[in-house]
Amino acid sequence: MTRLAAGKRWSGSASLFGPSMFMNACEYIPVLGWVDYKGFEKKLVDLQRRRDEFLQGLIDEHRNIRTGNSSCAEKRKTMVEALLLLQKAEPEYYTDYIIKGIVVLLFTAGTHTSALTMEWAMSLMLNHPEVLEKARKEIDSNIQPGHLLEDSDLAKVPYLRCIITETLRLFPVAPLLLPHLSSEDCVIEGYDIPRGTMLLVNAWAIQRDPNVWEDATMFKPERFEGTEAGREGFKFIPFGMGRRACPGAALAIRLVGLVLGTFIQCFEWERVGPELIDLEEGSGLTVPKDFLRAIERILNIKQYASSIRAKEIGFFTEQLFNLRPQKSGYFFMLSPNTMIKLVSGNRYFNGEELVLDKHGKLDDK
Ligand code: HEM
Repeated sequence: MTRLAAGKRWSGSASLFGPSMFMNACEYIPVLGWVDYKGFEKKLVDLQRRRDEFLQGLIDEHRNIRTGNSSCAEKRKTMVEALLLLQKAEPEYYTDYIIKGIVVLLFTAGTHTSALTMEWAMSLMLNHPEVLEKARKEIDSNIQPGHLLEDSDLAKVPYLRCIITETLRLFPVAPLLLPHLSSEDCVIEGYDIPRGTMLLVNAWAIQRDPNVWEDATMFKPERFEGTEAGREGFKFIPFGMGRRACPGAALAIRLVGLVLGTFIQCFEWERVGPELIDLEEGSGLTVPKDFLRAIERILNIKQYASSIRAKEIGFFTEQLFNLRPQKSGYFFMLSPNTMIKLVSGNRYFNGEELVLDKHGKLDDK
């Protein structure tokens, strides 16, 4: 097992999006590839070109900010800037090409996973209003009135962390982790596993195993109270384990905590009717909720804070409902402070444009 955990990542098909996200029939019936069946390859080439343009624009924009060619007076240190500084120190390695690769990886691995986890957590809380109420009370009693929750406040709201942990236990968004490859022959549970075998770990099943969890399928954030989340041995592995475990785990927990916490702090929400939110899982490499069905019924938000506050909070909603910012080039999932402009398209904000300044505050003009 140790050898496998230390093994290489399986690289899967030659897709631009990493292993197995889309099925390409040409990989199974090569003859179809000669005629580019369904124009798959052409679409990928086009997508790659557009993505490359977008990313190059992002790098150039940040390079200009750094060299003072931009009108942006204040210089912020964003992720891209940090990479550009590395480029200065090690130009042979940190080429634009490598930087673009890192950015793609972070976008791919970091955004969808976090947004889906938030969505699952919200759905679970809507089905368990007592949990939502407890979280709200915790926030209200530990965060000063009028102070919008910040990530430095998260240590003061441990129950919120329990909610996130329990959500990740029941709905790990990468239920089979990522495929691993055995680097040597080994034996697992009496089975001979030859070198080079693809290994999938079913984290979903482990995390719902009634032999290791009490009330395994029930949503009970309390089970993690007083425990150090993540120190559950090999029975809680939503971020994988070993040296190929998710490097973004700590960031994800903070990000999800900040968004959920702010949502709870600023809004009252409840189900539209007595019917529970459908927790049916969709399909994919990451597990989405069956989104379109769920969104119809998901929220009846009553505005809790002031309207300005509600607008500020709009960009979180934006994330939750998977709508994209119009302005390219900001690591909107990494920090609200780097958010400049968003167009809200969700039905609670009637499509009005939200313009946030560099501190994430609403720009009223
Ligand atoms: C709730 C959010 C997230 C979940 C559940 C999650 C889960 C995972 C899992 C299960 C793996 C594979 C681990 C394995 O196979 O052993 C992984 C890999 C990875 N994750 Fe995350 N992740 C999340 C957020 C993030 C974020 C925010 C980032 C970065 C911004 C990130 C970056 C990565 C990267 C780069 C890898 C590949 C690591 C490697 O191959 O060595 N993830 N993640």
